[in-house]
Amino acid sequence: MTDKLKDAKIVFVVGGPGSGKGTQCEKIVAKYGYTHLSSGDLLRAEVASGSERGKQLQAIMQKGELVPLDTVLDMIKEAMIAKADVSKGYLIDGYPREVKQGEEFEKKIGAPALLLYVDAKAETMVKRLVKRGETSGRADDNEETIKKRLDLYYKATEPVIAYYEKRSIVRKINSELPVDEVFAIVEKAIDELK
Ligand SMILES: Nc1nc2c(ncn2[C@@H]2O[C@H](COP(=O)(O)OP(=O)(O)OP(=O)(O)O)[C@@H](O)[C@H]2O)c(=O)[nH]1
Ligand SMILES: O=c1ccn([C@@H]2O[C@H](COP(=O)(O)OP(=O)(O)O)[C@@H](O)[C@H]2O)c(=O)[nH]1
Ligand SMILES: [Mg+2]
Repeated sequence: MTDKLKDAKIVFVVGGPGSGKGTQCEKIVAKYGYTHLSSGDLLRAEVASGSERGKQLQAIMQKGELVPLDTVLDMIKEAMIAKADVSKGYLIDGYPREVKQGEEFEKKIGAPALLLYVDAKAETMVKRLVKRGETSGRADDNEETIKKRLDLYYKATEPVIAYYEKRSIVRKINSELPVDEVFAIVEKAIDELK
């Protein structure tokens, strides 16, 4: 475990593609000053840099598959350490994607205090992503890749929620509601942490 991060407050934000993780994280940052680290955003930044590694990542993400676990974990850890002196807490958005990722995170970084499970129906998620795709420029916001992301979510990521439920740190958030109503539920969960 890294010394600099040993007392860090860590919140995992897990939910299907387009469930509203990023939207809620932005609001948490505005109110609580947490550091928001989206695994997808970190990967997209690497792609945008044009590096050789970025090119390999781009190919995987375009197919809606998962990049190797160590790659994402190293990026998250590096970003966390960079903020360790100023951070009030960390929102780890879109991670863990599979139980193994969670186990490795805890070995290398630390244990989460809370898991926000952002939950919407598949139909809702697809609709939101297709709409977002009109303007997002994201290579994976197209119907074919959205379907693969959803399949992988149900297969690999949902077991993550069951895994942390055993430790009673999961708070399920219904993200079918309007954004502000969803945030009111999120606030309660975060306030309980203090
Ligand atoms: N009605 C409604 N729409 C929402 C809500 N949250 C997000 N949206 C919309 O749904 C779309 C996806 O939201 P994001 O926050 O980007 O979702 P995400 O879970 O971060 O998705 P990925 O980046 O694909 O992981 C956006 O275009 C939002 O405007 C919500 O609570 N209610
Ligand atoms: O730990 C991670 C997080 C993201 N990704 C890749 O990055 C893409 C976009 O992730 P993001 O969280 O932005 O979007 P989501 O899949 O939740 O819509 C995913 O489909 C994966 O290909 C990954 O491989 N491992
Ligand atoms: Mg997102």
